[in-house]
Amino acid sequence: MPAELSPIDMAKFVAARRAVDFVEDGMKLGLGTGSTAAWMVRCLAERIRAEGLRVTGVPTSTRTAELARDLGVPVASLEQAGWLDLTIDGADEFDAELNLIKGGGAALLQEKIVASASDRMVVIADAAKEVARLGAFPLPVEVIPFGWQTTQALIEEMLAGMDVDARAVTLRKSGDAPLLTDEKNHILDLHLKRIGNPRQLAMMLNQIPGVVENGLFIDICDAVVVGHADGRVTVRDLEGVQEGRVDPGLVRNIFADPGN
Ligand SMILES: O=C[C@H](O)[C@H](O)[C@H](O)COP(=O)(O)O
Repeated sequence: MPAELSPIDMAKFVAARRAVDFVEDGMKLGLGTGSTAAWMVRCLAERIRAEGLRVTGVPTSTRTAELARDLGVPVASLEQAGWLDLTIDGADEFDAELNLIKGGGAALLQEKIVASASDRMVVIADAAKEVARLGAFPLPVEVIPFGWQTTQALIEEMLAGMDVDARAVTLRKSGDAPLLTDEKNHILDLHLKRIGNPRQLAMMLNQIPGVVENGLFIDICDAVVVGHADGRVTVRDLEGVQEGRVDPGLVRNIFADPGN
């Protein structure tokens, strides 16, 4: 186990540990991507080890698939699993209506497909991800490489008529080359500062030729679990907020197995 977790990692662990309580024996689960989702995979592996929990996980990226396999979480493709009971994933931003920006780790396409194929999507996050208005985090849009410059120009033209505070669009790079997603597409990041109407923007983006998917998750998330470094945890859904606590010391169990 690392000597001491940073407060942000502890908050992510606390959120992940609480969300994994929603998992029941026999469930088919969507496994999200990113640093917070990685905590969820670790917590899930620990429950599998400690309780003999039986689950099938559908990873939303090659990174998550690798981590799950390494930790002994059984994985299947979405095609093999079919409909899922629950997806647990991170987010870059969430608002009071539980709408999200996702894709900071370039996994938005698979994440949206998997979340949409689930009875329930639960987001895990630290408190810094909560915003009054979506848009401070650059909005990722996955585009096919063919003619991506034209797709970018069409997005810029569309943004001219939208209620946003900024309109810069940049191609995400990995080193000097355009980043390639798991599906071998590129990511355009939309620097909007504030999105006035996320629902409308999500629909408009997906009408542009060359756009595969955008990182706005509208009406997909059912609950957000927010963790704090001191162990406090809040579970928020559209009905209300539930306060709780996770013992931060439980993080030791995660690292009890040398495999972790
Ligand atoms: O593409 C990546 C995903 O949408 C992540 O879930 C999101 O970027 C949050 O990642 P993290 O938990 O590392 O902040």
